[in-house]
Amino acid sequence: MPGTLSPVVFTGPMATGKTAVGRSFAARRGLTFVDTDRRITQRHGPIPSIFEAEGEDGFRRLEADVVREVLAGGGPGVVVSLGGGAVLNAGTRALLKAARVVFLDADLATVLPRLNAGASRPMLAGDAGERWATLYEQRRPLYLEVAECVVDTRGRTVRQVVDEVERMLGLNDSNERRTTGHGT
Ligand SMILES: Nc1ncnc2c1ncn2[C@@H]1O[C@H](COP(=O)(O)OP(=O)(O)O)[C@@H](O)[C@H]1O
Ligand SMILES: O=C(O)C1=C[C@@H](OP(=O)(O)O)[C@@H](O)[C@H](O)C1
Ligand SMILES: [Mg+2]
Repeated sequence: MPGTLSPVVFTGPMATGKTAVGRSFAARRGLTFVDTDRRITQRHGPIPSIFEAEGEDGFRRLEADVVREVLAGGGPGVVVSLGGGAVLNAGTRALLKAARVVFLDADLATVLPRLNAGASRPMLAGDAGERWATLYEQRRPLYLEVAECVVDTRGRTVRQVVDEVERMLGLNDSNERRTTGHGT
């Protein structure tokens, strides 16, 4: 079971805020932030181009490699935001057992305004809302399988989600003061 010093990893469906919340959580806590999609893009080019050239399977292979690399080199000082489909890979799910995984949950009404055009997310090609809902149903069991906790992001700002993540992981300030003995 992962301890409090394990890397923190954000998973969940597209546009629930994994990238935004991960970045904000890491900044607040002075930790290193890695977004696996960004790492893939830096190395292999835009995600839509990867899908065009190599298909979803090709993208998933690159994604699994990057996730493995980030988690292996990670340690306690790293915060990782995954792409929404990373949990499809069984090897990735196994590796996530050593991390503190947070499932950022939302519903279609919340994310719909954020699914603009869908061009940057090939998995949402066609009717983006319908696709999102279908993928949500398919993947929800996998998010639940890997997650230590589920944070409902509906009606919350990014800052409020980060507050809730800290609370759920037992990382809020009052807890730190208690455990480190520096409280007043
Ligand atoms: N809780 C939130 N409230 C309002 N906007 C949000 C929230 N979380 C994320 N966003 C915005 O929604 C968009 C998608 O967020 P992003 O972090 O890229 O999601 P993901 O990485 O899960 O696909 C971004 O423009 C982001 O700023
Ligand atoms: O759910 C998916 O299959 C995907 C989610 C995207 O990341 P976000 O969840 O950060 O949008 C990105 O990895 C790619 O477009 C595929
Ligand atoms: Mg993201």
